Amino acid sequence: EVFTALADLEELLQTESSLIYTLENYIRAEEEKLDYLKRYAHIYKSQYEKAAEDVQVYVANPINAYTLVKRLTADWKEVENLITMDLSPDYMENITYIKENMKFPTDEDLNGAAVALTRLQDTYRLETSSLARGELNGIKYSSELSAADCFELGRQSYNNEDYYHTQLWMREADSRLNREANETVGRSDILEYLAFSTYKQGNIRLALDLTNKLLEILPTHTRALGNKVYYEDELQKIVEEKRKGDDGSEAIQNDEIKPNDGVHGREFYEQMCRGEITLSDAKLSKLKCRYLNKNHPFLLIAPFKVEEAHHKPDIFIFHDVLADSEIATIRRMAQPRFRRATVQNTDTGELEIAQYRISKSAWLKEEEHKHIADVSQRVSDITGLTMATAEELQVVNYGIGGHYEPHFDFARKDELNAFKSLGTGNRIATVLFYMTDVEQGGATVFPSISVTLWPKKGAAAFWHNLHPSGDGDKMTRHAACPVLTGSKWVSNKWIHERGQEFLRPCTLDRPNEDFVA
Ligand SMILES: O=C(O)CCC(=O)C(=O)O
Ligand SMILES: [Fe+2]
Repeated sequence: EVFTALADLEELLQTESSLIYTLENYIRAEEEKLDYLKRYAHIYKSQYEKAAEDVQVYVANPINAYTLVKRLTADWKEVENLITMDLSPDYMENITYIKENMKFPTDEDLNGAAVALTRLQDTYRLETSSLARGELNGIKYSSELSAADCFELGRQSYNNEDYYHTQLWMREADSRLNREANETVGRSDILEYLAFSTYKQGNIRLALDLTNKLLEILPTHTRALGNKVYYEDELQKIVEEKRKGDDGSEAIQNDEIKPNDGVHGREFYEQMCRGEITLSDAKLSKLKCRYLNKNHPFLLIAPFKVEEAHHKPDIFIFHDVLADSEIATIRRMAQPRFRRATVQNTDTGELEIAQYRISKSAWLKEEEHKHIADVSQRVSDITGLTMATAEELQVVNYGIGGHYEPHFDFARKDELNAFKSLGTGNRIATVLFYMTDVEQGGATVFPSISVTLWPKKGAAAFWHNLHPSGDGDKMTRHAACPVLTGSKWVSNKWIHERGQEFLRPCTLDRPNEDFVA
């Protein structure tokens, strides 16, 4: 699939350019063919008109007699040849070649891109109408969506049984249609989806009104007729039950049931992504910004500018740790190897793709390029930890709405097989490199401690995932918020326990676990 990484989407533009070229050539060929036919039609017509002035005189002329016969034999064969000449196979062959040899999105991509858009809509509280105007947070980025574009978003949501977004986008399609001179979609189609999703959202009365509207346009629409009867029956039942005094069965008259509501911490997480939650002033005032020097507990070679983002658990931001040339190398090497990022199924231990982690990633080895080795050495210098047991560098690119929902980087006790094959213990620490600035969205957030990190090209975040005892630090639960605009590239260097024994002596102190992760 291509929608999961922005890098792949860029290639789609090359595909589009080839398709445009083929399409224009095809149109030109068809136009040439039509021009020939028009010329024939013109000759036929002018000769016929001349003959019609006086039919007897015309046919009495031997030359006319000859040309008439010729026109209807040899010439007409040409016309028939032209009419039946099918130009499409050649061009279809070209199109098939492009589809097979260039990057081409699938129906799943369309669905993924639509879901991503609705995710952004929820997370960043974007108005459907302003999105349709091509605006993101009040900034106009792209051209407007047509009624048909909105309709397709609604249809994709419908296919995912997401009736909340179906309603939002079908309503938008309907209001856009009112303003379209050349209608891009049929109102009856919109009304049918809108009525059914409204019913699914619990508003039977409105669903009935919409169905009646649809029947005004298409009085014999079979499904609408059936639904009308059904909705009327349902409403009747409600009236009767009310009369019986049983008001407990009142239908939900709420057409704005938002998905995900009630899921633990979802709202808070989204608030963090929007940048609405910040550390308290008291906590902020304790954090420092300074240069790492020889007195710092971290082993040190270069004086990196370090910022404390949180204290207990400690989260540090190192600025300007990656050079632009290193970032370029990492991106260039990773791009051709990108695969959809996977997550470990906690029950089976198998790696699988998931809606909650949408990005593309690749792994780079130190021995593949000096820059990769340099980066690894730098991580060791900054953190004072050994890289001997660290994982390879994981490079990640997020596409439209790409994200990674709240998670821990360490393996929990109940997780089957996690890191077992590595034989290096758990992920003691994470270094997260930011390889791009992100225009809007795409923060790394730690909901349990109200920390939001905004991507800054060349910077790296560092934290320990484990307490000195080896237990996971639940406060380090974090997420990559959906990217709203821009391209987000990051790299992860996960450092493991094995080999750190003398570098970070463990203690048996148990952490204070009196909070909910
Ligand atoms: O991209 C980010 O901001 C965080 C990524 C992350 O948490 C991960 O890959 O484990
Ligand atoms: Fe993570």
